[in-house]
Amino acid sequence: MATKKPLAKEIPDVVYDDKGKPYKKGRFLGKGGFARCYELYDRQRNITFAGKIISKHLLKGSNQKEKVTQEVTIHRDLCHPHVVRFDGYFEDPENIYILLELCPRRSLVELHKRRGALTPPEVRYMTLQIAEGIEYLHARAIIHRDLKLANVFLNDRMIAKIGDFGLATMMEKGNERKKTLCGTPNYIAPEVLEKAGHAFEVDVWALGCILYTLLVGTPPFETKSLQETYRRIKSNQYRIPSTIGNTAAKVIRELLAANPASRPKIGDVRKYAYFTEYTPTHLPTSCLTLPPKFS
Ligand SMILES: COc1cc(C(=O)NC2CCN(C)CC2)ccc1Nc1cc2c(cn1)c(C)nn2-c1cc(Cl)cc(CCC(N)=O)c1
Repeated sequence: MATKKPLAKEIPDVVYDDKGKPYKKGRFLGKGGFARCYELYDRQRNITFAGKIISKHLLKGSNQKEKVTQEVTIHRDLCHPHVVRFDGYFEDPENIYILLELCPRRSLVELHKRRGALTPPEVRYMTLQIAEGIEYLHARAIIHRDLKLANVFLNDRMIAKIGDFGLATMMEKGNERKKTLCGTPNYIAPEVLEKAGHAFEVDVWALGCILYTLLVGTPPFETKSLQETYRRIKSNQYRIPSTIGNTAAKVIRELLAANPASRPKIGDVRKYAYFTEYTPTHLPTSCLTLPPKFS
C-alpha cells in the first residue's frame, strides 16, 4: 500500500513575519521540490516578492529541514546582480517562508521552450551573466551544484539571476572534494555520477550544458532514458554541430571536458575568443518570443 503523502495545508491570504509585518498572498507562481511559490506583497514597502513556501509537515522525519536551513544559510548573505536577491526568511507553525527577488520574466526554461536555439549574441549575453554570478559564488567558496535553465531567472529587464540554492554547499578548505550530493542535478557532471569527489568544476560543467542547450537548442546528453543519458555523460559522448563555428565549439569542448581538472576556472570563461565576439549589453523583452535584430 503506497504511503499517502501528507497534504500541505492551504496558505492563508495574509501571512505575518516575526515582526508582525503582513504579507498578502498573490498569484501562485509554481512549485519545486517541497516548495510552492506565490507572490507575497508587502504593502508598507509596496514590493512584491517571490515567496518560496515550504510546508513543515512535508519536512517531518527527514533531513529535509536541515537542507532548507542550509539553503537559507548559504543564500541569505549573497548580494550580486546575477544572483537572486534574498530578502528575508520567517516561519510559522505550518510553513517556512523565504522572500526572494521576484523575476517577472520567469526563467530560461520558458525562454528556451518559446524560442529554441537562441542567436549567438543572446547566448553570449546569458552565458557571461551566469558566469559572473558563478564567479561570485566560487569566490565565496560556494558551489551551486544545480545550475540549469529553471534556476536561471529573468527580471523585467531580462537580466539573468541565479536562484535556488537547495543543493548548494560551502567548501571548507582549499582542495576539499565533496563526496556526496543528496539530490539529482539536471546537468549532472561525470565525477558526481562516478562518485569520484566533486568541487567547483561541476558548476563549470553545468554552464557548458546551459551554453550548449541555448546555442544548439537541445541539451548535449539528452536521450529518452535517464540511464542512457548517464552513460553518455560518463563516456563524454555528445555531438557539436559544425554549424555553430569553431570558437563556440572550442569553449563547449573545454567546459564539457570529462576530466574536471581540464575545465577552465569560472573566471577564465570570458577570455575565450567566442566571448570577444559581439555581445549586447541589454536584451529587449521581445527576445522572449522573437529573435532580436541587432543593428
Ligand atoms: C511573475 O513572476 C513569475 C511568474 C511565473 C508564472 O507566471 N507562473 C505561471 C503561474 C500559473 N501557471 C498555470 C503557469 C505558470 C513564474 C515565476 C515567476 N517569478 C519567479 C519565480 C521564482 C523566483 C523568482 N521569480 C525565484 C527566486 N524562485 N521562483 C520559483 C520558486 C519555486 Cl519553488 C518554483 C518556481 C516555478 C518553477 C520555476 N523554476 O520557475 C519558481
